[in-house]
Order: sequence, then structure tokens, then C-alpha cells
Amino acid sequence: MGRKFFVGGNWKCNGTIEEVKKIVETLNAGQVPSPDVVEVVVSPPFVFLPIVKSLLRPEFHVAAQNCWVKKGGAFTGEVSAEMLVNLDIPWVILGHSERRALLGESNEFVGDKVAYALSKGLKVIACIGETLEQREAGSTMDVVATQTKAIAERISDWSNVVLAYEPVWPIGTGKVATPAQAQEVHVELRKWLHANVSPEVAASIRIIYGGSVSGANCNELAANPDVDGFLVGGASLKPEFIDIIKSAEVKKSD
Ligand SMILES: O=C(CO)COP(=O)(O)O
Repeated sequence: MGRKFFVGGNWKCNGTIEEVKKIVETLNAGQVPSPDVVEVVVSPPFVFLPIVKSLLRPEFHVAAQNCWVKKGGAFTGEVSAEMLVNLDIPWVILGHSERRALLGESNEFVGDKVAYALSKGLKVIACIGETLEQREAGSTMDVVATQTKAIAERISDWSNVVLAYEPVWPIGTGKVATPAQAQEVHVELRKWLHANVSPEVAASIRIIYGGSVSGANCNELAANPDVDGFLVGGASLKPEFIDIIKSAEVKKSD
């Protein structure tokens, strides 16, 4: 199948310098599968990116949690894609539901950000996902398709994109989507990409799941054929993140 398992750790707005060093120490000491089997990317807050990058084992990479929608300039408080490239930060998370909901990032704005970041050479973890109300109204697929479409209309090369399906209702709630719920949406997303982008992109893109992933549920989730990894929030700050990385082994024995 050729889709390398991908595990991202989104640290969100957490950590002191002491805590960050501790997390990195734990990650560096962890016994994990080889980089041929799993790609690991951790995403600390901007201010900690340089130190994490300098201390982290070399086969793990770092991601920013956001970047500005175009070239930097008079945009107080923003960090540009150019700056990330300048510091050799290879990845950026864009369109996280917390930014969509709390900072009003629209589908179009996220699409523009994805296109700009890719054009500067960054790799992008693009997040999509429905709220509980939308799920209960039966519009999950419409919502994620509309979010994905806003990206598809603005980019032509998907090779540096990982699509993170992160339904809003299981994020930080301890309520996890069942493996079947995750698999169902991932399959539908692949069908959508097949019909609207290309069969090649549909087959090759990594679609990862996020929302209360833990050491306890990762293996069951990873066993789904269309779940190509995870974007982990709370558990990425804890030693169990190593267990989540190890869930890549489930795929190896497929
Ligand atoms: O938002 C998430 C990752 O980006 C998921 O967060 P939790 O794993 O804390 O639910």
C-alpha cells in the first residue's frame, strides 16, 4: 500500500521550558519502530520550536501549529511560512478545529494557508472534522468534503500533505470515535479524493485520525486499513506517546 504510518503530537498551548525538555528526554529514550515504519512529528508551541528541534532525536521531526496565510510583513503576532523554512522547520499544522472555532478561520482561509505553506516548501498536516451538532444532523461527510474541497481548489500537488480527520466532539473529551466511525469517514474521504482530485492521490495520501487517541485505544484504531496514523493532543505530552508510535507495528504485520 506504501502509506507510511504517521504519528503527530500536537502539544497545543502547553508546557514550560523544563517540561518541554522532559518530554523530549522521554521521546529520545523511547524504543520505537524504525523510521522506515513510522514517521514521527511533534508540534510544540512556536517559542519552543528551536530548542525542541535541537534536542530531539534526529529521526523525529517538528511542526509548527500554524503559520500566516501569505508573505510576512505588518501582521503583528503572526509567524510566516518563510520564517519556518528559514529555521528548517519542515512541517506545519493548519486548519486545526481550535483555530477554526476559536479564531474564526474559514475553510477558504485554511485553504489559502495550505496553498501558501506548500508553495514555500513546507509539509502540511491539514485538519478537517465535524462538530457534534453536524454529526448528529447527519452532515459529517458534507462538512469534511467542503473543508477538503477548499484545499483541493487551491493546490495541485498533494504529495506533501497529510490529511488529519479530527472530529471536534472527541477532542480533549476522552470520548473517542470508535474504530468503525474513524474508518468510515476515512473511506469516504478517500472516495471523495478519488472522484474530485485523482485516484493516485486518493490511494497515496495519508489520512490520520485525531481525537482522544491514547496508549489504550491506538492499536485498535490503527488496525483499520484506512487509518494511516494519528494526530495526538493530550497523550502526546505523556510517556504513552511512545506506545502510540509503536502502534505502527500493527500495520507492519498487515
Ligand atoms: O486536537 C487534537 C490533536 O490535534 C486531539 O486532541 P486530544 O488527543 O487531546 O483529544
